[in-house]
Amino acid sequence: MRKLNEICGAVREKRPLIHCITNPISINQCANAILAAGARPIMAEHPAEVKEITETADALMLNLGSITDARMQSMEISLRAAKEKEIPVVLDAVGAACSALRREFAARLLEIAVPTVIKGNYSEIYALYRTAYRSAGVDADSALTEDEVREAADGLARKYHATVLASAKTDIITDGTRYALIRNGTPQLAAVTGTGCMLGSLCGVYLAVCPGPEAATAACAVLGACGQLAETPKGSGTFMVNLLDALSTASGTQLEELMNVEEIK
Ligand SMILES: Nc1ncnc2c1ncn2[C@@H]1O[C@H](COP(=O)(O)OP(=O)(O)OP(=O)(O)O)[C@@H](O)[C@H]1O
Ligand SMILES: Cc1ncsc1CCO
Repeated sequence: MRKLNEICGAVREKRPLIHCITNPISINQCANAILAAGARPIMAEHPAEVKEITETADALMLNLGSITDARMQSMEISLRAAKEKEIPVVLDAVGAACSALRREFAARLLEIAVPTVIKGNYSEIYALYRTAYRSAGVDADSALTEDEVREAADGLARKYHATVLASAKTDIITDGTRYALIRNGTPQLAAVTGTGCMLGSLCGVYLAVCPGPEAATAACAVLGACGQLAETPKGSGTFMVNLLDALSTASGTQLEELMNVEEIK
């Protein structure tokens, strides 16, 4: 993979526009993560304007958290626009393991156009592949093993010819032939809401300058390393502030030194 320092520098030079259609719980965190990485967020979601906005973007991020009819309609319109203009897309399948509506909608989106990166936590990626699987809530099911999720991620990547990112303590990235296991991060990332959504937003940022596998790896390494820099005994509030500080101030070389990636062919 290209050096993380170079990828981070390419984003800061290009200042790509990232169109996000996402849930209101973490929308502010996502916009700030995109800005901190050196890109420009636009969080437009009205069905009547999203086509025009997607067409001007360098990447599109679709997040199924707290889904509504209006956002479902907008996501279909934007995905079609991105396909037409060959704009890279990341689909963050939030809640796919706990809701038939979201699983069916994700399947519909995958029929319209296959996103460059299909992302979710372990449960969400497992549910997209093993469609009979169910789990409660938006957090990952701790009973799922890394091996089970690797197999599902691999199957999904081969089925759709896409990059798949399954997040947890060890993030798994595969295009169906190569794997990257990213062992950055801190349990504090799982103790605040919306860090998975920030990860999806960062995937959008790096997709504007890199192909799927590199973009997903860069996003995991950057968020994980910044999580490590942000660790604090004070609690979740201070951690979130520290995380945004780290995302906006850590240098590419500092992140590259902290990056813990195992690449497997
Ligand atoms: N125990 C852990 N140790 C290290 N890093 C972790 C741990 N748990 C999660 N992370 C990191 O936190 C980030 C978010 O991943 P996670 O799988 O928690 O997302 P999520 O469940 O979709 O989150 P949310 O629904 O709150 O947005 C990833 O970069 C992941 O590597
Ligand atoms: C808690 C929650 N519910 C829907 S989206 C979201 C943010 C993290 O996925």
